[in-house]
Amino acid sequence: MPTRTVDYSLYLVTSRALLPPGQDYLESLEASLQGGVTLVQVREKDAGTKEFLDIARKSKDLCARYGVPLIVNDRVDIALAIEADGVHVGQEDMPIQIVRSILPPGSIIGVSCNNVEQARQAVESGADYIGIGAIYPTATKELTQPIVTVRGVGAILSQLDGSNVKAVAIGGINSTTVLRVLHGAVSTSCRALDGVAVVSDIVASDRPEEAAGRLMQVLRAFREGTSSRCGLALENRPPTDTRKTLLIDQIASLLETVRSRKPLVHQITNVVAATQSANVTLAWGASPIMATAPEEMPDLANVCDSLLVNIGTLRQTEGMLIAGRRYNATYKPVVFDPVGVGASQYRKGVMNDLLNAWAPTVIKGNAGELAVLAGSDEAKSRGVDSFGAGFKDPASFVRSLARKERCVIALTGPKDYVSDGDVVVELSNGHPLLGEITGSGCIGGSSIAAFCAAASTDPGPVPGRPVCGDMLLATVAAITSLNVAGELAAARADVAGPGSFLPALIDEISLLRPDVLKSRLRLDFI
Ligand SMILES: Cc1ncc(COP(=O)(O)OP(=O)(O)O)c(N)n1
Ligand SMILES: Cc1ncsc1CCOP(=O)(O)O
Repeated sequence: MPTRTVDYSLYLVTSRALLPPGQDYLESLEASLQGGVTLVQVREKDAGTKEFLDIARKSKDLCARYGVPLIVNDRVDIALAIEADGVHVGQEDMPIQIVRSILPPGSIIGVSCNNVEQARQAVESGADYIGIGAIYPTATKELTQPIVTVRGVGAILSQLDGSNVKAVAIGGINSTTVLRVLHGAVSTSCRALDGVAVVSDIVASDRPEEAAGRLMQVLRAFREGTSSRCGLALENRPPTDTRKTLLIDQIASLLETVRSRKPLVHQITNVVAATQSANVTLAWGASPIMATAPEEMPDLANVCDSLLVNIGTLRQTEGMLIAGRRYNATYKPVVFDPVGVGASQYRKGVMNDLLNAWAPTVIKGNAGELAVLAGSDEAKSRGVDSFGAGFKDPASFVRSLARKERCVIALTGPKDYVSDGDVVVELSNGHPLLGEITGSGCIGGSSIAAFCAAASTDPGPVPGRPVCGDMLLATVAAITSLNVAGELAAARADVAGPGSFLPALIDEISLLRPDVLKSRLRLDFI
């Protein structure tokens, strides 16, 4: 075990083949070190032994001047010859125990891992760190193993629980993807990455110092973000008895904020519910724009305040993929409604593709839909509806799914459950007529997107979170306000059934007063 502390934050893996024309290797390496690289690996796939030795020695001397450890890729002999700080091996290279027996005590030994079993073995064989990858496709290396994806990292990290083995992610990481990787790659026990390993984003840059600096800024902001109030978790929560009163006040106040901020809510939704979703959005005081063309996503992400992606009548998914990425890039809330995801393998595949491409802020679904997302058979779907008794312990279900997906989860049903992975709020308002109109879940998604937009706050110059603001509160406020409006609509003398209920619901949403909302709210912290 190394006695020193190694900073894995920004791990540069070199590649002379990727240097821009005219760029000198050592100058590029020095600029990267000045940009904040904290660990370096010399990786020379095409160099002969003599050349590799020369490059490794010069790299080691340079890194030593910056107090940064140097690791050698694959070649234990070269590491020994230059007194490197360690070696990185792949699954087909020399086994870790043998590397350890050859290198001096305290050497850093890392191994590439593509799956849970390889991580388990890495821990067993005494690795100091694992390189998890490839996270995304990359042109830097011909990949022989499946792409891990951001959502695949958590299970691998879970293997490190109880050990001191560190973890970095590698493959396709750059200043655009790094926040998604850091935020999404966390185990359910909250084990996060210790850093990211990067080749082309730094090495192929004309300005490696700036490239490294940009990555380092996001890494720092992410670490600060996890301990600030900006983000998922409601920190500094007051004691339980006063929390409920505070939450009710905050819900009523957010209803007014939606009306005063008038957020622009971009909705990619299904053809069945599109009109009523747009009308409900207007009734809350927000503005809807229903747009699906991939070509207009960049423009819309710049001007809109939040995005809803609803897969109810899937036709083409390119716009959904681009939109989510753009809204992530502009730090705006993305609400995902996996309508009827249990109906076909195609929908399930699309859901996975979308969630691997971007970070949802909130995922809302009925028991059948969320069971598919969680890989649980506790609840079943029939078309877009859920059937059966649902989850035995819905509160624990939403809490653990929110931890796994790293976002707010809203489970809708006779009672609704909302969690950010920490707090769970049970919502008991509503009326059976809401279940008798088509698209009541879809208008719930539109409402959440409007309230999230109103609750989102300025992420600052270097955001460490995909979205800032209290998204748990926004989700609770949207669902429970809609349910209260449903109760008020159902009680009207002019409502005779589902047909007259829908227009009455839209009226009651637009008329809902904060004091009435407060007086009717039925919710509890679980
Ligand atoms: C930090 C880190 N992680 C993974 C790798 C990949 O190593 P390997 O699987 O041995 O493939 P090559 O680098 O040898 O092509 C790495 N080098 N560094
Ligand atoms: C060496 C390696 N191992 C897995 S992916 C990869 C290359 C990563 O390169 P880049 O950071 O340019 O995507």
